[in-house]
Amino acid sequence: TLHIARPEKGKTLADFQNIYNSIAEKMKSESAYDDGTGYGPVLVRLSWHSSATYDKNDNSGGSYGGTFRFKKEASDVLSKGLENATKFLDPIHSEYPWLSHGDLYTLGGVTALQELGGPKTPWRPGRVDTGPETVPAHGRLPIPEGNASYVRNYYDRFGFNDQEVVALLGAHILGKTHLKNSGYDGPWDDDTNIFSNEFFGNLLERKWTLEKNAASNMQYNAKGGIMMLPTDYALVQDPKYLKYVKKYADDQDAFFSDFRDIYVKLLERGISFDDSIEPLVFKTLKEQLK
Ligand code: HEM
Ligand SMILES: Nc1cccc2nccn12
Repeated sequence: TLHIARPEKGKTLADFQNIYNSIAEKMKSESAYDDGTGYGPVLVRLSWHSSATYDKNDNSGGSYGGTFRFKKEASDVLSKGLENATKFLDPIHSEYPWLSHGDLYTLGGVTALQELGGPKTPWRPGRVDTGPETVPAHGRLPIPEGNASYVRNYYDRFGFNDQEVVALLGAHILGKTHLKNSGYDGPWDDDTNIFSNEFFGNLLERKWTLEKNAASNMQYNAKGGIMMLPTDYALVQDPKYLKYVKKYADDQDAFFSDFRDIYVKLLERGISFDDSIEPLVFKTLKEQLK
């Protein structure tokens, strides 16, 4: 499968900054969502799921075709909860119908990441919607029960190495798990909408106990109401992953720049962009206050 980027005709940084601002303003006005967590985390998760169907073996899946708009893809039980993110973005698409869904879902994640204090993340437009026949079959999303070799093998399909996998999973500092969505529960602390390297400090510094949760799934719990999925905890069980967990726990700047790089790589995986077109870097709302 070939995915050639075709940027929306005649649109400039200013046009995309307008969309960024619409999403960011809507995040601000609907900050009560999910008991005050806000929409940022679920928007980041949607950008990940819309890219997580990628397969390097035939270059299929990934963010290009915006196929998460189809029920066939969005109905994957492992995507439960993301209907909140697509419903949040529907009016944004109505306001800017010229923006492809692939660009909408990835721009939503970049906007959320920056508005939650994450790194400045370059973004390129040009994903082109493809039809329902291009929706990959279910089975390409990761399961939370996996161990380290499961995680390593899963991301091999993207061609991501150990360092990239650990950096990418640092996104789990954001938001929370919901029993009604995934059958996992927590964290229950309150600063789950500020992007930081704390996911790694939590993994290393807390005392973790493997417990059965209310949905009879096994998860790692620590005092103070934080939790880890089995796939999260795998990062400290495997010595090769553990090396990078320590690096990022010690160095927030290194985490921010490595997360930015692998997040961009994820959102653009499988797409051929014209390298003469400069990636766009958006201002945050705060940076635009007069
Ligand atoms: C081994 C790979 C991964 C697994 C098994 C996994 C699994 C999960 C699960 C079970 C949840 C809870 C969903 C819910 O109950 O609402 C979740 C939430 C989340 N995931 Fe992941 N995830 C993975 C990788 C990623 C990646 C690569 C990103 C982003 C770069 C990401 C971003 C998020 C975010 C931001 C949330 C919070 C969503 C919210 O608060 O509504 N995850 N993930
Ligand atoms: N916030 C959050 C979301 C998903 C997974 C996860 N593990 C630890 C924290 N966490």
